[in-house]
Amino acid sequence: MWVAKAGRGGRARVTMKAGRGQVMTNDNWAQVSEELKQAVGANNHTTWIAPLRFEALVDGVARFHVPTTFHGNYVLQNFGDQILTQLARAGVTVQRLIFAQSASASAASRPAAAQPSGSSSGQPAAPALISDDDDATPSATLDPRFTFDRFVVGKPNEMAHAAARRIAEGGSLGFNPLFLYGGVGLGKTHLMHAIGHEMRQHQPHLKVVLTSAEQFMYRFITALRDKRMMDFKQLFRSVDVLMVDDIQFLGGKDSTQEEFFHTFNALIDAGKRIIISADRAPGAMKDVEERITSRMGSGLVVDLFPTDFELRVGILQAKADYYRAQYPGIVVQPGVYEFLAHRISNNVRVLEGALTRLFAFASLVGREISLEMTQDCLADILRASDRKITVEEIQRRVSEHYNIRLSDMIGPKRVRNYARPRQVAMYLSKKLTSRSLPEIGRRFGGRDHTTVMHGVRKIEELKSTDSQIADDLELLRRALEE
Ligand SMILES: Nc1ncnc2c1ncn2[C@@H]1O[C@H](COP(=O)(O)OP(=O)(O)OP(=O)(O)O)[C@@H](O)[C@H]1O
Repeated sequence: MWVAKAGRGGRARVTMKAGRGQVMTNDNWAQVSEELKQAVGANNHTTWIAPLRFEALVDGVARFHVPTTFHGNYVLQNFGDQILTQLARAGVTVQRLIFAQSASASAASRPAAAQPSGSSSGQPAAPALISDDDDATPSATLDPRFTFDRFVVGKPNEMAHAAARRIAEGGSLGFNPLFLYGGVGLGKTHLMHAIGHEMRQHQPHLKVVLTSAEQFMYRFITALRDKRMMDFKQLFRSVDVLMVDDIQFLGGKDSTQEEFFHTFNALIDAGKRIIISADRAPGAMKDVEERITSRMGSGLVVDLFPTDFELRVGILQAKADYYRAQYPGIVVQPGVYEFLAHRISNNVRVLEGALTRLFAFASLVGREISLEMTQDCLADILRASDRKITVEEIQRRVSEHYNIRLSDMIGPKRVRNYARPRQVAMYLSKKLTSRSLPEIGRRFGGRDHTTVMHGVRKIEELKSTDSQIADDLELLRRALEE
């Protein structure tokens, strides 16, 4: 059953228990917010951080009320990492931040098109949990932005979009499972959430579960530890539709793979639908057993290709329409979208970040978005995009520089010979790419964002005390930027 989760706590005092047994209160948040003032500067703090209202922390997801969706997007893009860092310093481990309007605020101020599908009055507009019991049920928050309406279709993604739509409509399918794969930020997660929204609206009787492979593993380990495996099996095997994001995360996690394999088979045998996403094709998955990859590839396998110029322009126009609905006065001069689509050719997330920043800036200074403003305001993003440095490239260069194997740098060993180069690579990934801390962690063998944060801070410290490290960083940076 789909149950939109009612807003919890209030404005007065909220105390929430995180998945790992931590508690965050309004007072904690007030303190963290105060510390953020130093990190982001007083002006940014007044404009962007002070209006945030902490609502809840559940299963590692911290939710904040924001005055507008735009405000939330801007904070997430520009201060998300700093907020995670300060929370971690305060001893609260948060995996994900969600900024959303509460039901009353969103109903009053949001244009109809921007309402998340399936939201009902009296419930928070976002996020909705697709489960009826937080503690026991594998659940994911549906991102209200990730609907089919807001997914722009072009040649590179038309097949993936059609397959996702087909599943969302229900009825008999000629394929099962659907395996979506493609590079970062190309819309895999967006499509899964869109399926979720559609099903919640049109087939509310179905039990639909959307989870990440990481969350699946976490639940599995917890069930093992608490001796509640029967409950775990029962939960996952009683669903009508199972969607698992980023399945490549299971690489090397043998017991979780085994459990996933059994769940998978049980659901397929029972005629239930499965949708899986990954950053690579089933056959290219590393450290995942062959019997599992071949089973995952036995339905429809669809590749999301890198965006082309036309699709990028389309996405920019669609997103700008959405921003304009919130900030009606803002004018975008001709050529801006084409310029951005030309210069930022990597993932859509970067493109979105660029546009969010442009609109925020234009609304603050009250000017039209011109080519000149675009170049000034996005200088760092444009530079990073020109260089096209990837985390993988950084890892390769750093492992060569320190003469260690790439697998050792990414792997679990903690000896200093590997740990220090790993931290250097994490530091450079943070500085030279637009990846967030959790994204970097994922590329370093699925490490937590707090580990990355620690690594980045460590190198930051050493840079000023250890001349060898400072030289290494300089050499590596120059080599990467060549
Ligand atoms: N075709 C599209 N139309 C509109 N928005 C898109 C499209 N493709 C991607 N996006 C947006 O780009 C961002 C990244 O997309 P998403 O998270 O779905 O990527 P992903 O393929 O799951 O990448 P990752 O593996 O890094 O998580 C999201 O905000 C999403 O809404």
